[in-house]
Amino acid sequence: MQHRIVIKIGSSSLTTTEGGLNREAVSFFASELADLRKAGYQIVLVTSGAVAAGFREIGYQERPKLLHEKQAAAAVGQALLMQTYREALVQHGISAAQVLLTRSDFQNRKRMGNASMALEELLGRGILPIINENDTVSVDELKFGDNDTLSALVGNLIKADQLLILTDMDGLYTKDPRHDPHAERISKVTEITEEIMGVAGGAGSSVGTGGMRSKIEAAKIASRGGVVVFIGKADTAGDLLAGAQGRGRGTYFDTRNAALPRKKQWLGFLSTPLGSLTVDDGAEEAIILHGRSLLPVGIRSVHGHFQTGDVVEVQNRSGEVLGRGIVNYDSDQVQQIMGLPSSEVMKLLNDVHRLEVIHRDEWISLKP
Ligand SMILES: Nc1ncnc2c1ncn2[C@@H]1O[C@H](COP(=O)(O)OP(=O)(O)O)[C@@H](O)[C@H]1O
Ligand SMILES: N[C@@H](CCC(=O)OP(=O)(O)O)C(=O)O
Repeated sequence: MQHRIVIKIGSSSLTTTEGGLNREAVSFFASELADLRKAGYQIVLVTSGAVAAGFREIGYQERPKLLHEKQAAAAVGQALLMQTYREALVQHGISAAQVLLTRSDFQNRKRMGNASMALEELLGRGILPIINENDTVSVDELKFGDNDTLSALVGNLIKADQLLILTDMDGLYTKDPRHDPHAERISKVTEITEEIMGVAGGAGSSVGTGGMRSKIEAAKIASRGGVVVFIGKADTAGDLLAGAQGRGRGTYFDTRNAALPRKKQWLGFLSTPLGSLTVDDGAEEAIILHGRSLLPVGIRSVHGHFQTGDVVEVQNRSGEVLGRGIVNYDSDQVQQIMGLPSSEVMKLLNDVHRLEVIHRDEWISLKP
């Protein structure tokens, strides 16, 4: 199979100093993407820039800050953004497709499957998929700047080998270099620790959203899918190929040993818990330290209404989140059987198909 790469281009790399869309930057990236394809890489592009491309046309003097204004600007700008990409790519004989996704598309396994099939078909036919968040309907994105997260989710979805997150900074530094001239670049990260999370700050420019922090969160998600992540800069010919070949100007996150099976990726990062269970110390030790299934006896309380097969969050008695799992009972049944040993559960419920409330194969630990 061809080497697959997801490339994410942030607003900071696509805007002029006045905040509008920088057409020259789009042309530059089109030529870089063409070179990567010539070198044999299969590519999916995740691009920001819709708000930047649209706000002037609808009469705002500067990049809007209010949600509904950003949504309106993105609605105008997305068309212009795509048109600009298409015009630039056609010069290199590349045909592009627009794919707009929201976070909720990934929370639903069926919709995720549909997106995956469409992307495979486009790639199979040599089309370049260009993805952006569907900003007009996606409240969270515009608030948190989730195109970094989106690119990581896309990377996992299409089983990419690499994710290149391009920004205005040539990698992760020990401090935000805009505020600390003594900050040093970290060239390789093999484990995303609390310390690494701690060095990352917020957005550096008025156009970017999320800053390094959201890029590292994205690296964390992608690493769970076995994707190598590069965060860096590309503004000179050959930079993108260098990034793909492991000699880019930036930081590489090679944490593939943290990879998880697909179902567990979904459980941990995309599913929406419909309730929660509080467990006692013994149950916490069994599920966290010994990798056992969660039995009724260790459950102390139940919150929310859920059905068999739904996802719930599990927390300890101090309220710390331990992980998520798929339940074998609905919330009323868990109320009935919590705290009981398995022999009592069997007597109480006529139809016991599984004794575990959450089986260890349907569980993901989220404890740091
Ligand atoms: N530790 C750090 N190392 C490098 N950059 C950092 C760090 N902490 C915060 N930043 C900021 O993150 C910014 C990049 O994120 P952002 O503005 O959201 O860009 P984009 O639009 O490309 O997603 C940089 O311009 C930089 O100021
Ligand atoms: N979806 C938005 C991107 C929001 C944003 O600023 O993201 P980013 O530049 O990746 O931090 C747009 O196209 O304008």
